[in-house]
Amino acid sequence: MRVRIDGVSVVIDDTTILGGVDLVAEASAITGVIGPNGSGKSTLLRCVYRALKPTTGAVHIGQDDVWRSSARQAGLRTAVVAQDHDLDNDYSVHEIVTMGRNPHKGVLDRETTADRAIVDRALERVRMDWAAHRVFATLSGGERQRVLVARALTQETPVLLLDEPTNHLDIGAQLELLDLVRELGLTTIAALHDLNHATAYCDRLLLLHAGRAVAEGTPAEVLDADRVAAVFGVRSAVVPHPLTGRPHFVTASITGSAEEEVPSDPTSTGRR
Ligand SMILES: Nc1ncnc2c1ncn2[C@@H]1O[C@H](COP(=O)(O)OP(=O)(O)OP(=O)(O)O)[C@@H](O)[C@H]1O
Repeated sequence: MRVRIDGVSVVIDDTTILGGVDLVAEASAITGVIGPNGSGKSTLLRCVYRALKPTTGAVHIGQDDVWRSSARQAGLRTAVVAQDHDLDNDYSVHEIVTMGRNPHKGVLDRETTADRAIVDRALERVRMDWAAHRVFATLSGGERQRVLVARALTQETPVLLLDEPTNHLDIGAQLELLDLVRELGLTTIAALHDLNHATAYCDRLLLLHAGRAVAEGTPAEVLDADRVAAVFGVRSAVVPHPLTGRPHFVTASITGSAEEEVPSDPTSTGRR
Protein backbone atom coordinates (compact mmCIF):
# COMPACT_ATOMS: atom_id res chain seq x y z
CA MET A 1 0.00 0.00 0.00
CA ARG A 2 1.45 3.33 -1.10
CA VAL A 3 1.81 6.40 1.16
CA ARG A 4 1.54 9.80 -0.53
CA ILE A 5 2.49 13.02 1.22
CA ASP A 6 1.41 16.12 -0.70
CA GLY A 7 2.63 19.59 0.20
CA VAL A 8 2.65 18.96 3.94
CA SER A 9 3.47 22.03 6.01
CA VAL A 10 3.46 22.35 9.78
CA VAL A 11 3.48 25.81 11.32
CA ILE A 12 3.59 26.12 15.11
CA ASP A 13 3.57 29.54 16.81
CA ASP A 14 4.38 31.25 13.51
CA THR A 15 7.41 29.01 12.98
CA THR A 16 7.45 26.79 9.90
CA ILE A 17 8.64 23.38 11.06
CA LEU A 18 7.85 21.65 7.78
CA GLY A 19 7.49 23.58 4.55
CA GLY A 20 5.57 21.93 1.72
CA VAL A 21 7.08 18.45 1.81
CA ASP A 22 6.11 15.93 -0.89
CA LEU A 23 6.95 12.24 -0.77
CA VAL A 24 5.68 9.02 -2.28
CA ALA A 25 6.58 5.90 -0.32
CA GLU A 26 6.01 3.02 -2.67
CA ALA A 27 4.34 -0.19 -1.57
CA SER A 28 6.71 -2.72 0.00
CA ALA A 29 9.70 -0.36 -0.27
CA ILE A 30 11.77 1.12 2.55
CA THR A 31 11.86 4.90 2.36
CA GLY A 32 14.37 6.57 4.64
CA VAL A 33 13.93 10.10 5.97
CA ILE A 34 17.30 11.60 6.83
CA GLY A 35 18.48 15.00 7.94
CA PRO A 36 20.17 16.76 10.85
CA ASN A 37 18.65 17.10 14.32
CA GLY A 38 15.59 19.31 14.21
CA SER A 39 15.17 19.07 10.42
CA GLY A 40 11.59 17.78 10.74
CA LYS A 41 11.87 13.99 10.40
CA SER A 42 9.72 13.13 13.44
CA THR A 43 7.25 15.90 12.61
CA LEU A 44 6.75 14.44 9.13
CA LEU A 45 6.19 10.95 10.53
CA ARG A 46 3.75 12.33 13.11
CA CYS A 47 1.67 13.79 10.29
CA VAL A 48 1.52 10.31 8.72
CA TYR A 49 0.63 8.41 11.88
CA ARG A 50 -2.03 10.92 12.80
CA ALA A 51 -0.38 12.42 15.85
CA LEU A 52 -0.03 15.91 14.35
CA LYS A 53 -2.42 17.46 11.83
CA PRO A 54 -0.56 19.27 9.06
CA THR A 55 -1.31 22.98 8.78
CA THR A 56 -1.67 22.48 5.03
CA GLY A 57 -1.31 19.52 2.69
CA ALA A 58 -2.56 15.96 2.79
CA VAL A 59 -1.40 12.42 3.54
CA HIS A 60 -2.97 9.47 1.73
CA ILE A 61 -2.48 5.82 2.56
CA GLY A 62 -3.73 3.95 -0.45
CA GLN A 63 -6.80 5.94 -1.49
CA ASP A 64 -7.65 7.15 2.01
CA ASP A 65 -6.90 10.57 3.41
CA VAL A 66 -5.31 9.86 6.83
CA TRP A 67 -6.83 12.96 8.36
CA ARG A 68 -10.35 12.10 7.18
CA SER A 69 -10.12 8.54 8.55
CA SER A 70 -10.83 7.44 12.11
CA ALA A 71 -8.02 6.61 14.51
CA ARG A 72 -9.09 2.98 14.34
CA GLN A 73 -8.93 2.90 10.52
CA ALA A 74 -5.49 4.47 10.76
CA GLY A 75 -4.47 1.80 13.27
CA LEU A 76 -5.43 -0.94 10.84
CA ARG A 77 -3.21 0.52 8.15
CA THR A 78 -0.26 2.02 10.00
CA ALA A 79 1.88 0.75 12.86
CA VAL A 80 4.48 3.00 14.42
CA VAL A 81 7.55 2.70 16.57
CA ALA A 82 7.91 6.26 17.82
CA GLN A 83 10.74 7.85 19.79
CA ASP A 84 8.58 8.95 22.68
CA HIS A 85 6.10 6.76 24.45
CA ASP A 86 4.12 7.08 27.64
CA LEU A 87 4.42 3.52 28.84
CA ASP A 88 6.37 4.11 32.03
CA ASN A 89 3.85 2.28 34.19
CA ASP A 90 3.41 -1.26 35.44
CA TYR A 91 2.17 -2.90 32.23
CA SER A 92 3.83 -6.21 31.45
CA VAL A 93 5.60 -6.75 28.15
CA HIS A 94 2.83 -9.14 27.11
CA GLU A 95 0.19 -6.49 27.85
CA ILE A 96 2.07 -3.82 25.91
CA VAL A 97 2.49 -6.03 22.86
CA THR A 98 -1.15 -7.17 23.03
CA MET A 99 -2.18 -3.49 22.68
CA GLY A 100 -1.08 -3.78 19.06
CA ARG A 101 -4.17 -5.96 18.48
CA ASN A 102 -6.58 -3.18 19.62
CA PRO A 103 -7.48 -1.82 16.16
CA HIS A 104 -8.65 -5.33 15.20
CA LYS A 105 -11.01 -5.65 18.18
CA GLY A 106 -14.17 -4.20 19.61
CA VAL A 107 -14.04 -2.58 23.05
CA LEU A 108 -15.52 -5.62 24.78
CA ASP A 109 -13.56 -8.25 22.85
CA ARG A 110 -11.17 -10.33 24.90
CA GLU A 111 -7.77 -11.63 23.87
CA THR A 112 -8.25 -14.73 21.71
CA THR A 113 -5.97 -17.73 21.20
CA ALA A 114 -5.15 -16.29 17.78
CA ASP A 115 -4.17 -12.93 19.34
CA ARG A 116 -1.96 -14.71 21.85
CA ALA A 117 -0.21 -16.64 19.06
CA ILE A 118 0.39 -13.39 17.12
CA VAL A 119 1.82 -11.72 20.24
CA ASP A 120 4.07 -14.70 21.05
CA ARG A 121 5.33 -14.84 17.46
CA ALA A 122 6.07 -11.09 17.44
CA LEU A 123 8.05 -11.36 20.68
CA GLU A 124 10.01 -14.28 19.26
CA ARG A 125 10.82 -12.32 16.09
CA VAL A 126 12.50 -9.60 18.15
CA ARG A 127 14.02 -12.16 20.57
CA MET A 128 12.08 -10.80 23.56
CA ASP A 129 9.87 -13.83 24.27
CA TRP A 130 11.87 -14.47 27.46
CA ALA A 131 10.59 -11.15 28.83
CA ALA A 132 6.83 -11.60 28.23
CA HIS A 133 6.03 -11.37 31.95
CA ARG A 134 8.50 -8.65 32.86
CA VAL A 135 7.25 -5.18 33.72
CA PHE A 136 7.97 -3.12 30.58
CA ALA A 137 9.34 -0.17 32.58
CA THR A 138 12.06 -2.39 34.09
CA LEU A 139 13.59 -3.28 30.70
CA SER A 140 16.72 -1.69 29.27
CA GLY A 141 16.34 0.93 26.53
CA GLY A 142 17.25 -1.56 23.79
CA GLU A 143 14.91 -4.22 25.19
CA ARG A 144 12.05 -1.72 25.29
CA GLN A 145 12.72 -0.71 21.73
CA ARG A 146 12.47 -4.33 20.59
CA VAL A 147 9.21 -4.78 22.52
CA LEU A 148 7.75 -1.71 20.80
CA VAL A 149 8.72 -3.22 17.45
CA ALA A 150 6.91 -6.41 18.50
CA ARG A 151 3.83 -4.36 19.35
CA ALA A 152 3.93 -2.78 15.89
CA LEU A 153 4.20 -6.23 14.28
CA THR A 154 1.06 -7.49 16.05
CA GLN A 155 -0.95 -4.72 14.36
CA GLU A 156 -0.40 -6.60 11.07
CA THR A 157 -0.59 -3.40 9.04
CA PRO A 158 0.58 -2.83 5.47
CA VAL A 159 2.46 0.33 6.53
CA LEU A 160 5.20 0.59 9.15
CA LEU A 161 6.61 3.89 10.44
CA LEU A 162 9.85 3.87 12.38
CA ASP A 163 11.32 6.90 14.14
CA GLU A 164 14.98 6.24 14.85
CA PRO A 165 14.33 2.51 15.22
CA THR A 166 17.95 1.69 16.03
CA ASN A 167 18.11 4.12 18.96
CA HIS A 168 19.34 2.31 22.08
CA LEU A 169 20.26 -0.84 20.15
CA ASP A 170 23.75 -2.34 20.10
CA ILE A 171 25.31 -2.77 16.67
CA GLY A 172 24.23 -6.42 16.33
CA ALA A 173 20.65 -5.61 17.34
CA GLN A 174 20.60 -2.64 14.96
CA LEU A 175 21.44 -4.77 11.94
CA GLU A 176 19.13 -7.56 13.11
CA LEU A 177 16.23 -5.09 13.34
CA LEU A 178 16.92 -3.55 9.94
CA ASP A 179 17.18 -7.05 8.41
CA LEU A 180 13.81 -7.90 9.99
CA VAL A 181 12.26 -4.72 8.58
CA ARG A 182 13.51 -5.62 5.12
CA GLU A 183 12.27 -9.19 5.48
CA LEU A 184 8.78 -7.94 6.48
CA GLY A 185 8.39 -6.31 3.06
CA LEU A 186 5.95 -3.66 4.33
CA THR A 187 5.64 -0.12 3.05
CA THR A 188 8.12 1.36 5.50
CA ILE A 189 9.07 4.95 6.23
CA ALA A 190 11.98 5.20 8.66
CA ALA A 191 13.66 8.26 10.12
CA LEU A 192 17.34 7.32 10.32
CA HIS A 193 20.52 9.04 11.47
CA ASP A 194 23.08 6.54 10.25
CA LEU A 195 23.86 7.31 6.61
CA ASN A 196 25.23 3.80 6.12
CA HIS A 197 22.01 2.23 7.37
CA ALA A 198 20.12 4.56 5.04
CA THR A 199 22.30 3.58 2.09
CA ALA A 200 22.30 -0.14 2.80
CA TYR A 201 18.65 -0.68 3.70
CA CYS A 202 16.56 2.00 1.98
CA ASP A 203 15.21 1.88 -1.55
CA ARG A 204 14.58 5.63 -1.56
CA LEU A 205 15.64 8.53 0.64
CA LEU A 206 14.16 11.90 1.48
CA LEU A 207 16.71 14.39 2.78
CA LEU A 208 15.28 17.14 4.99
CA HIS A 209 17.07 20.31 6.02
CA ALA A 210 15.40 22.97 8.20
CA GLY A 211 11.97 21.57 7.40
CA ARG A 212 12.46 21.54 3.63
CA ALA A 213 12.97 18.61 1.30
CA VAL A 214 16.46 19.04 -0.13
CA ALA A 215 16.59 15.88 -2.23
CA GLU A 216 14.61 12.72 -2.91
CA GLY A 217 15.61 9.63 -4.83
CA THR A 218 17.76 6.52 -4.56
CA PRO A 219 20.52 6.63 -1.92
CA ALA A 220 23.10 7.18 -4.68
CA GLU A 221 21.11 10.10 -6.07
CA VAL A 222 20.55 11.74 -2.69
CA LEU A 223 23.82 11.26 -0.85
CA ASP A 224 26.96 12.74 -2.27
CA ALA A 225 29.86 14.39 -0.50
CA ASP A 226 28.87 17.96 -1.41
CA ARG A 227 25.31 17.53 -0.17
CA VAL A 228 26.44 15.80 3.02
CA ALA A 229 28.84 18.70 3.66
CA ALA A 230 26.16 21.31 2.97
CA VAL A 231 23.46 19.67 5.10
CA PHE A 232 25.35 17.91 7.91
CA GLY A 233 28.52 20.01 7.98
CA VAL A 234 30.90 17.05 7.73
CA ARG A 235 33.40 15.89 5.15
CA SER A 236 32.61 12.54 3.65
CA ALA A 237 33.67 10.07 1.02
CA VAL A 238 32.06 6.94 -0.36
CA VAL A 239 34.33 3.91 -0.37
CA PRO A 240 33.64 0.23 -1.09
CA HIS A 241 32.77 -1.53 2.16
CA PRO A 242 35.71 -3.87 2.86
CA LEU A 243 33.39 -6.76 3.83
CA THR A 244 30.38 -6.35 1.52
CA GLY A 245 31.73 -4.23 -1.34
CA ARG A 246 28.69 -1.95 -1.04
CA PRO A 247 29.08 1.86 -1.04
CA HIS A 248 30.01 2.98 2.46
CA PHE A 249 30.16 6.50 3.89
CA VAL A 250 33.17 7.57 5.86
CA THR A 251 33.02 10.95 7.54
CA ALA A 252 35.35 13.40 9.20
CA SER A 253 34.95 16.72 10.93
CA ILE A 254 34.87 19.61 8.47
CA THR A 255 37.26 21.54 10.68
CA GLY A 256 39.77 18.67 10.94
CA SER A 257 43.32 19.79 10.22
CA ALA A 258 45.53 18.34 7.46
CA GLU A 259 47.51 16.43 10.09
CA GLU A 260 44.45 14.29 10.72
CA GLU A 261 44.30 13.10 7.10
CA VAL A 262 45.05 9.42 6.48
CA PRO A 263 48.66 9.03 5.37
CA SER A 264 49.04 8.15 1.69
CA ASP A 265 51.06 5.07 2.69
CA PRO A 266 48.37 2.88 4.28
CA THR A 267 50.99 0.77 6.05
CA SER A 268 52.26 3.83 7.91
CA THR A 269 50.71 4.28 11.36
CA GLY A 270 52.29 7.56 12.38
CA ARG A 271 51.35 11.09 11.44
CA ARG A 272 53.23 12.74 8.66
N1 LIG B 1 5.20 21.14 19.29
C1 LIG B 1 6.24 21.85 18.91
N2 LIG B 1 6.36 23.16 19.25
C2 LIG B 1 7.42 23.89 18.85
N3 LIG B 1 8.42 23.41 18.11
C3 LIG B 1 8.37 22.13 17.75
C4 LIG B 1 7.29 21.28 18.12
N4 LIG B 1 7.52 20.04 17.59
C5 LIG B 1 8.69 20.11 16.95
N5 LIG B 1 9.21 21.36 17.05
C6 LIG B 1 10.49 21.83 16.46
O1 LIG B 1 10.47 21.47 15.11
C7 LIG B 1 11.79 21.10 14.68
C8 LIG B 1 11.74 19.72 14.03
O2 LIG B 1 11.56 18.77 15.06
P1 LIG B 1 11.60 17.21 14.76
O3 LIG B 1 11.43 16.51 16.06
O4 LIG B 1 10.65 16.91 13.68
O5 LIG B 1 13.09 17.06 14.20
P2 LIG B 1 13.91 15.72 13.86
O6 LIG B 1 14.46 15.92 12.48
O7 LIG B 1 13.08 14.52 14.09
O8 LIG B 1 15.06 15.85 14.93
P3 LIG B 1 15.97 14.74 15.71
O9 LIG B 1 16.92 14.18 14.68
O10 LIG B 1 16.69 15.58 16.72
O11 LIG B 1 15.06 13.72 16.30
C9 LIG B 1 12.67 21.20 15.88
O12 LIG B 1 13.35 22.43 15.85
C10 LIG B 1 11.70 21.15 17.05
O13 LIG B 1 12.20 21.87 18.18
